[in-house]
Amino acid sequence: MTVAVLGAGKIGEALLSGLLDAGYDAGDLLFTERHPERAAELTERYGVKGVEVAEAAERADVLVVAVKPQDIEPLLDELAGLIGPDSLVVSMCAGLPTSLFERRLPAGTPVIRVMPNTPMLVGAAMSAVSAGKHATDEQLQTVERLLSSVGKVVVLPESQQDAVTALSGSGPAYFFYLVEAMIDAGILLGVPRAVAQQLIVQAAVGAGKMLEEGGEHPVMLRENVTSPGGTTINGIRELEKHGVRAALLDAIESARDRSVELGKAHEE
Ligand SMILES: NC(=O)C1=CN([C@@H]2O[C@H](COP(=O)(O)OP(=O)(O)OC[C@H]3O[C@@H](n4cnc5c(N)ncnc54)[C@H](O)[C@@H]3O)[C@@H](O)[C@H]2O)C=CC1
Ligand SMILES: O=C(O)[C@@H]1CCC=N1
Repeated sequence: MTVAVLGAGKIGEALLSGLLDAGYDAGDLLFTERHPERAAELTERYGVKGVEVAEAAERADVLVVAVKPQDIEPLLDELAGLIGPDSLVVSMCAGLPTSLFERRLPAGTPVIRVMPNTPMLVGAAMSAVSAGKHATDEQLQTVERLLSSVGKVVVLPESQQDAVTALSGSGPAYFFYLVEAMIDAGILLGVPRAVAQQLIVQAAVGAGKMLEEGGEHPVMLRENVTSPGGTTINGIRELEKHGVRAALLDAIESARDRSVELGKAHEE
């Protein structure tokens, strides 16, 4: 199966790199990229061929659209004249509904919407997959299999994709932000930056592993760290005082709203 990534930026590269790490042959992967320097850099780094959209449309079984939602229109115009009935289109674009692709591409084109995240780069993606109206179960399974090689996959109704985009799509950014702020706290307390970074990154990795492997609820895990009369509860009191929980609820709701807005920008 040949997979072509259309738009090889951060998420496109994460997919190519993740698939190569998972054992895909570079010869079965293609990409298109409008910036030639970027294309050359990727070919040098991964040995994957950069091609024109026409070649990608002709050769690939799966076309993965990974351009910014704001850049989708010219790509759809180009693709509309190129793709055949056997092409499966997978969109990773935040906010864009499958109906947009179905309306603009040849009648009956199968489209699958996916929201991945950048941990795909290290084989630890969370991808949520929704089938458009012409995609078959077999095509959905093909995409599930492809994405399982670079992380975890859930199949969800498309109505939940905007929420998923805010939760797991943007989620890594919020964790990185917390890590960044906690490293700053180390600096405030006079700990050398490199040491603070090591301490916090390993605390994050350890917490992530416990969340994933231990099967215990996050509340229980947090309570286990929070000794009566101990240090952690003082910190928790400050987080509560500053409304960090409400801030996260607002942040994720606002990211969801932006995903809805990105989709609306392309309504007819
Ligand atoms: N960055 C992230 O964490 C995630 C991004 N996404 C989605 O993935 C898509 C891409 O996001 P990023 O990779 O972050 O953006 P990016 O800007 O890093 O990558 C997009 C790439 O597409 C290229 N491009 C644009 N139009 C093109 C065209 N017509 N032909 C060929 N190349 C073209 C650009 O030059 C750029 O390299 C977006 O729709 C975004 O919503 C989804 C999940 C997570
Ligand atoms: O910020 C964005 O628009 C993309 C979608 C999810 C993560 N990054």
